[in-house]
Amino acid sequence: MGKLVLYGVDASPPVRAVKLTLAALQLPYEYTVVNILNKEQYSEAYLKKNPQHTVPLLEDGEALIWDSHAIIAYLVGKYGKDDSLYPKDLLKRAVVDQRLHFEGGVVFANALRSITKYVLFLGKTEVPKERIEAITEAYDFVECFLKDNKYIAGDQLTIADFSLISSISSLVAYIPIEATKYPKLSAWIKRLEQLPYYAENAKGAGEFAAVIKSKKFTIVD
Ligand SMILES: N[C@@H](CCC(=O)N[C@@H](CS)C(=O)NCC(=O)O)C(=O)O
Repeated sequence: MGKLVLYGVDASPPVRAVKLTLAALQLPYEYTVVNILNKEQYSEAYLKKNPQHTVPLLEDGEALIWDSHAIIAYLVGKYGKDDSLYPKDLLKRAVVDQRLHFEGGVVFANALRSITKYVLFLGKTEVPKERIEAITEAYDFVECFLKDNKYIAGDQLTIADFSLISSISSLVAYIPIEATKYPKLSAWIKRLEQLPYYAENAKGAGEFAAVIKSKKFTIVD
């Protein structure tokens, strides 16, 4: 096994999805902080490794892999003792893949990143209402996915849970999740909070929330 190096920062949801996967697989790794608030992802050395300048980035010996979804699927395939976190059964895998794409496109890109770009990176004090609606729409979908399921892709824990909890636990900095409105979603969050290695996600989500709460903004039509 080559040395695993994870590049990232704890406030970043996709970095935390990778950390949860590494912890679930009990894999040792080195963690190199790339502070995107200080634009460290644009250093020449980092751009050489990841021209898309995103975190997380995983180095496995000579190999460089980015995008959390690609990384977590790779880690289970390469180092998992079994396939339970990312089933080889094609139909089960298709459900996990759907949830992973949903996280990347709908929850992270459409809900979390677009509002965070306004508030944090563009320093706007007025956020259009549709940015908030994108968050509640994401919650509605997740509630629906959990209708008959204990975990996000069925009756067992998978990497889709790690991916989605990383961004959902960050979205609550904008819109808290009410147990009465979202009973399944609330129970799922509580279930994941019981994981023995969950604390690191909680810590990073707390750091994300602290940065967002330090910004003043109002919602406008
Ligand atoms: N879909 C990607 C998203 C990665 C991403 O956008 N990460 C953000 C931090 S949460 C980032 O690196 N932003 C800095 C940049 O794009 O320059 C993944 O899951 O890894």
